[in-house]
Amino acid sequence: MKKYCEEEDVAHVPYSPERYSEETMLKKSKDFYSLMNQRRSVRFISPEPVPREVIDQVIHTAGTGPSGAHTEPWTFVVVSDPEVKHQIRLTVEEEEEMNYRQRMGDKWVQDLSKFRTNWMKEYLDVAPYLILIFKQTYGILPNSKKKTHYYNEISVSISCGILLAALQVKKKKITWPFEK
Ligand SMILES: NC(=O)C1=CN([C@@H]2O[C@H](COP(=O)(O)OP(=O)(O)OC[C@H]3O[C@@H](n4cnc5c(N)ncnc54)[C@H](OP(=O)(O)O)[C@@H]3O)[C@@H](O)[C@H]2O)C=CC1
Ligand SMILES: N[C@@H](Cc1ccc(O)c(Br)c1)C(=O)O
Repeated sequence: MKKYCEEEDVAHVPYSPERYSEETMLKKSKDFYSLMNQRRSVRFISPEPVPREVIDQVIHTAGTGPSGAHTEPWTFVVVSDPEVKHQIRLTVEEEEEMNYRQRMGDKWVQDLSKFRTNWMKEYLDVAPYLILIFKQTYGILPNSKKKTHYYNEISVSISCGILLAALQVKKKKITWPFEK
């Protein structure tokens, strides 16, 4: 019986990570903390254009994340078309209104009141790009059978964290929160 192995002809590349002195490690870890500590969750987004290459590059970085059995169970979709962004906003707002009014419950809504969040997401029209992140709960093998994506939820979550870190290269705010 033929077995499917997507990487059977891939050459072995020896792993040779760069090593740093203790002094360099400390400096690099402080610099990285300083960069990450500037991150904020905001709901006011600049319409200023961002080079598309930068968006592609941060997504490449997100794709370096670890995943169950290296299945890479994520799909990143970049949207810039104003009409598509607007349709996404309408869909998200419809769902979020139901969340706030029915699904979340009084305590959750009360807990969020100090953040003054609500279901209105006008920044989804304003941001030059939306990055939609999809979790692939399974893949499809060349023989059309299902391929198991182990730990797909946590793998995608880790990848989102790396995406957020990579987005810190920006000059102006790009957007978190991701909308559920
Ligand atoms: N749409 C959704 O479903 C969801 C949305 N969210 C959003 O994400 C938010 C939480 O994300 P998070 O990134 O933690 O929030 P913040 O942007 O508030 O915090 C990020 C960092 O900024 C620091 N910080 C925040 N405000 C100040 C300030 N005024 N001065 C100095 N430092 C500050 C915090 O410091 P410190 O740690 O010291 O407080 C923290 O390290 C929620 O409030 C919500 O709006 C989260 C989950 C789901
Ligand atoms: N997803 C909604 C509700 C929400 C908002 C902020 C939060 O920290 C949490 Br937890 C939930 C929204 O984005 O408005």
